[in-house]
This record gives sequence, C-alpha cells and structure tokens, in this order.
Amino acid sequence: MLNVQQVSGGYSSEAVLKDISFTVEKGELFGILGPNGSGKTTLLKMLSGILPFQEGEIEINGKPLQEYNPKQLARIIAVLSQHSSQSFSYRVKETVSLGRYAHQKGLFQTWSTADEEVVQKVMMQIGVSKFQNKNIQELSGGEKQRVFLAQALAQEPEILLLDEPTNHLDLSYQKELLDFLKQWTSENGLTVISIFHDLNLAGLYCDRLLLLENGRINIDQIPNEVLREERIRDVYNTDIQKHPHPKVAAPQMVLLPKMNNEVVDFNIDESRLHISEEWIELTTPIPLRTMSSGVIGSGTGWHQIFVNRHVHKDYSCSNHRTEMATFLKSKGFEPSETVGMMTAVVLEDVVYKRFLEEEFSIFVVVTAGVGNAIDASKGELHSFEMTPGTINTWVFVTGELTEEAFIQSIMTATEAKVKALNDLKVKDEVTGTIASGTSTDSILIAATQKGTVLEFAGTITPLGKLIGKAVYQCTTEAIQKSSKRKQK
Ligand SMILES: Nc1ncnc2c1ncn2[C@@H]1O[C@H](COP(=O)(O)OP(=O)(O)OP(=O)(O)O)[C@@H](O)[C@H]1O
Repeated sequence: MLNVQQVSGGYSSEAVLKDISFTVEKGELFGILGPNGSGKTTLLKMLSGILPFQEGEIEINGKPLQEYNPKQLARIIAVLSQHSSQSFSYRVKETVSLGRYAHQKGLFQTWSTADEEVVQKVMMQIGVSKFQNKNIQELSGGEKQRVFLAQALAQEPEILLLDEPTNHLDLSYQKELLDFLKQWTSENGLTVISIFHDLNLAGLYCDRLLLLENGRINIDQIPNEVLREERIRDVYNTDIQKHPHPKVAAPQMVLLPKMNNEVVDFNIDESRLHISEEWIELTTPIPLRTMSSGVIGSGTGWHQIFVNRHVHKDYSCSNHRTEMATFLKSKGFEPSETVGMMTAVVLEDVVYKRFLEEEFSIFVVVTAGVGNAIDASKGELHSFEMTPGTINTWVFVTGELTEEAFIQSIMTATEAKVKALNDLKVKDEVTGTIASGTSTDSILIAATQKGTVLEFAGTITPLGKLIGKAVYQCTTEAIQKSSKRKQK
C-alpha cells in the first residue's frame, strides 16, 4: 500500500532524513517512534506530500506520490495533526463536513446526499453527533480532537496519518481513540501511520514500529523487538526497564527514577514481630519488594505490612479476599500496603530464625500444622476444598534480589519445606504416602532491594543456603510444636 524507498531530505541542503526505506501494508497500525528532533514529523510531512524530499521514492498503491494531484491525494490520505491551537470558529458539523471537500464534484462543489450520509455516520461513530451544532470553540481539548478525527475519517481515506494523536487527551480518551483506530484498521482496512511519544501506548496498539534515531531508521519491526531495554536505553539515553503487560501480550517500558541506593540501616528480626492470638504482624520502615501467594497482596508488588491471621479451621472461604480486607482495615492495616495470609494454626507455635551472612541477612517466620497434609504427586485423589492455609512461610531478605532470585527463593523454600515433612514422615491420610505440604500453603519472599545484589537463590548459592537451612529448621520445629499441642 505505502512503499518508501531510500528517501532522504529535509528543509534545506542538509538532509534531516537519511536513506529511509520501509513499507506499510493495508490495515496496519504502524507507529513511528524516536527522540525529539529525530525526524518523525518531517517523515510524516513527506508522506502526506506537503514536504518534498530530495532523494528516493514514495509510492502509494504502486504510483509515485508526486503523480497524484492534491485532490486525488486527499481522497487517499487524511492527516490529523495537533489542532489544539486552531481557532476557526466553525460549528462541529461544518468542521466535520470540510473532510468531504476532496469528494465533491463539479464546478460548484455541491453537497450530495452521499456527503451528508458519510458525515452523519462518522459523527455518530466517533460520538460527536450530540454536539454537532455547537461551536468548536466551546469544546474541550479531547472533544475537539474527536471532531478533527471525525473530519479526517469523513474524508474516507485509505491512509490516516496522525501526529501524536493522544496528546492532550486524558486516559479514557486515549484508550477510546486508540481502540477506535485499531477497530477501523481491522474492520474497515484503514491504514494508520502515527507518531507516538508514549512507548507503552505504541507497544500496546501498533502492529509494527519504526524507530528513528538522528534521521535514520534504527529498526522497523514488531513492538516486542523494537521495545528492547538496551535499544530504548541507548536511543533515548535514559534508564528504563521492560515488563510484560499484565493482561495483553505487549511490551511495556517503565522509567527508572534516579534512586539513592544507600545501605539500609534497619534489621528485619524478631524485634519487628508482634504475635497475638489473633494475628502475627511484621512492619518495615520502607516498602519491600514482594512475591507472594497471600490472600491479600499476592503476585509481585511492594508492601510494608505483613500479617498472618489466625482463623478457625471451619472459616468460610467463599468471600475470603473481601473479608480479609475488611479485617485488616478494622485492625488499622491498609490492605494495599499489606501481604495478608490466614492460618488455622495456633499462632503461639510460630517459629522464626534469623541468619546472617557478611553482606546480607534473612529472617524466616513459619506457622505450620499438618492437619490437611497432602502428597503433591497424588493430589488427584483428593477433592478440591478451600481451607485456610496451614504452612505459611515468610522469608525476608536484606539485599537486592533479581527476578530470577525471587523465583529461585520460592523453589528453595518449597524444597526445604518438603524435606522437613519428609524427615518428619508426615503422611497424607488419604493416600498413606509421605506428604509434601498441605493443601493451602502460602509463601512470601520480601526483599529490601537495597545493598548487596543477590542474583541467584538456588540451593547452593549464598542466599539459597540460608533460605534452605532456615525454612527447613523453622518448618520442622513448627510442625513439632503443633503436633505436641494436638497430642495434649
Ligand atoms: N520547518 C523547519 N525548518 C527547518 N528545520 C526544521 C523544520 N522543522 C523541523 N526542523 C528540524 O528537523 C529536525 C527534525 O525535526 P522533526 O520535527 O521532524 O523531529 P521530531 O522527531 O518530530 O521531533 P519532536 O519529537 O520534537 O516533535 C530537527 O533538527 C528540527 O530542528
């Protein structure tokens, strides 16, 4: 549909764009990225035919751009630039109707029924019909943007060129506009070429991205390939990190603000632990990076309060998250800052241990009972039942863990727990075999993310060795304590 071959050019003798080649297929949502001054707007101007280029060729549907006259070009390409400062005093419908200019025929450019139909349809689709009789000056920035989009679409173009379309739009309008453009590309075959400053929106919506750097193409590829950490860090000269979007298979980049990585001068030990009959609590002076399976605060996050709450073994788990959040609030804990777990174990039987290495320390807290012990390899012989957690393991680390180390910490802690059950010969009562855990165990790994970088936490790494030893000892002692209590 659009073919750009070895285009170079700019505003004077010195070329702004150098040797640009790419193609865009019909129905693609194609994003143009690049730092300030890299040539994005210049490229868009050349594609729309308003800025001549000195070398190369731009073809639309196989025909060179220069061979189209302005009216022919306007039937193929519509441009939505940043209109926010435009001050024409037209009514909304008149503004949208200007988009029909290229389609009007004859000497007097008469307004046809077809023109009226297109304008009405587009206004309805974009949601501007309701203020069609208002003066455009009376609209908000977001509403104006929608009117100009309606004008561009009333042109019934094959290609829509956009210069930062989401600029000035609030979150919900950004999403609405891009959802809408995406829908038009897939349903109506519209080709959209748009400049983006927001890499995350580009990554989320575009089929392909072209990254410009100093007037040249750095890469023209799918978003996941273009939005690589090293590349974006180099081209934009800033510190960023890439993460997967939580719901969609799209890359997301987060900025890393300048941080002071001062050594933490607080310990995580028993002095921070408060144990009552109702709950065990540990609070830290700064939020810790967490990975957990808690009822509240599960997944990865940053949390400052850690609560292990005692509930009766017949606790109804039908609405446990809401009930737990209400409980936390009633005790003065902010649920968004808390990792909260539940256990039917008597909290007095908690076991905790702290181990120190030269550069880091760990503090492990375990509550354990084995009333519903299960052999994980034979779980299928059990019916599914939600019961409050029985072995709850907390691992606090003063150090900076990589993502890898977080996951390995969970593995190491789990392996140590399984070994403790194995050595104590805890049995799965249904299968009669050695149990590997209980049906609702929970785990928390929480790290200060300051000080020593701990890259790994496998069983023979410095961190893994401590986690394995501490979890094994704590779990063993906690099971022994609760078993003794049962025997009494
Ligand atoms: N009308 C003009 N006359 C002369 N030089 C220009 C003109 N417009 C832009 N330039 C120069 O061309 C280069 C590329 O500008 P362009 O506007 O294409 O960059 P951009 O990537 O769109 O930047 P931004 O992200 O800041 O909008 C810049 O060095 C700029 O100074």
